[in-house]
Amino acid sequence: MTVSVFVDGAAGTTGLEIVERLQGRPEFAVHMLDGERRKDPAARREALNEAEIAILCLPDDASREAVAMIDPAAGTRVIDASSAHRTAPGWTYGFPELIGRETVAAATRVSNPGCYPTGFLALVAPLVRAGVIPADWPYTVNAVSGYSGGGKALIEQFESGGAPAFRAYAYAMAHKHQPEMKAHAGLEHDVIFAPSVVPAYRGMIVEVPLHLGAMPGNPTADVLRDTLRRFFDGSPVVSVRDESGIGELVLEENAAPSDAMDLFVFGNEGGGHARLVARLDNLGKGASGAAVQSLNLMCGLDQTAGLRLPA
Ligand SMILES: NC(=O)C1=CN([C@@H]2O[C@H](COP(=O)(O)OP(=O)(O)OC[C@H]3O[C@@H](n4cnc5c(N)ncnc54)[C@H](OP(=O)(O)O)[C@@H]3O)[C@@H](O)[C@H]2O)C=CC1
Ligand SMILES: CC(=O)N[C@@H](CCC(=O)OP(=O)(O)O)C(=O)O
Repeated sequence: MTVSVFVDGAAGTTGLEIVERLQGRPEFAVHMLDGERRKDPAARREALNEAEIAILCLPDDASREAVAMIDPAAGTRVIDASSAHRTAPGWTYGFPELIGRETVAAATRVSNPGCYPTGFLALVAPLVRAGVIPADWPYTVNAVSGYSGGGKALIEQFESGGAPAFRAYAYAMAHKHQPEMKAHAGLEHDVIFAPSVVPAYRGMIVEVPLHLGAMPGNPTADVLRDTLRRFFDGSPVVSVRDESGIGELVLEENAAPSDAMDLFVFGNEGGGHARLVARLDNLGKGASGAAVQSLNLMCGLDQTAGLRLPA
């Protein structure tokens, strides 16, 4: 079986890393458009309708345009890396650990989760589902990302000599990732999201601080950690790490690509406070790795094929 895959936006940051992960895999015939044809609507329409699976690595508007170009009769299935369809009806959220591998496998329209929401949802959604922490709590998310998270434009800014040592942003408190965090964690309130970016190419740390002592039932950090361990038990991609002896987490300036995600639950001495932390690669489980994981499932393959996971 060879599945024809068209990567629209293959020259971009996410697209390039998807193509890298598919190289040398005989299960796929990967198609891309070069040069002028990359943005030629007629060429894209033809490629989108000829492919069995189209992976969209485009800005939101171009993704919507691409989906509209697909004739339903063509039967092309779609994986969209953009934020255009993450809470849209008829789309499956491509987070197999949360949504179910079978659901992703059967889907025709899959939206990749956002990079920051991948960390937030892995930490919070299982705990809310288990009733360990409340759905009506006012959650906050503090996060730091490598600059490849902003695609070619931010890479150019950071690599042209004008990079700040640290940049906090999204002070309008209307970041595009907020709706999917609320929706897919099943929360009653919008989260307060405080992202930042540093001069490391890739990687991110996403943190949810919790006043456990103020929550109903006073859950403990140990209960939270055990609940996450049970939820992700057996996952080849997401691991709940032992936090003991870890005094700091760092983003390496030149980290190697990784499609894994590590979760930590830190608790203070007297109980009452916890810091839930996810460490992932924005271009791995946060984007390209997640797209390839969904693609594998949609093709009935081992979900980890082609992924960059620790041995
Ligand atoms: N970077 C990341 O870590 C993550 C990115 N994403 C999402 O993935 C998507 C792609 O992001 P990213 O790869 O970072 O962005 P880039 O800007 O690096 O790449 C986008 C690519 O799309 C091309 N493009 C733009 N408009 C069109 C069009 N109309 N037709 C065809 N090609 C077009 C661009 O062309 P050109 O080369 O000429 O600019 C570019 O090559 C975005 O929606 C982003 O939000 C999601 C999670 C993480
Ligand atoms: C560092 C940086 O700028 N990050 C981007 C998020 C990454 C991205 O492109 O977002 P999606 O996951 O939604 O596609 C931002 O905050 O807008």
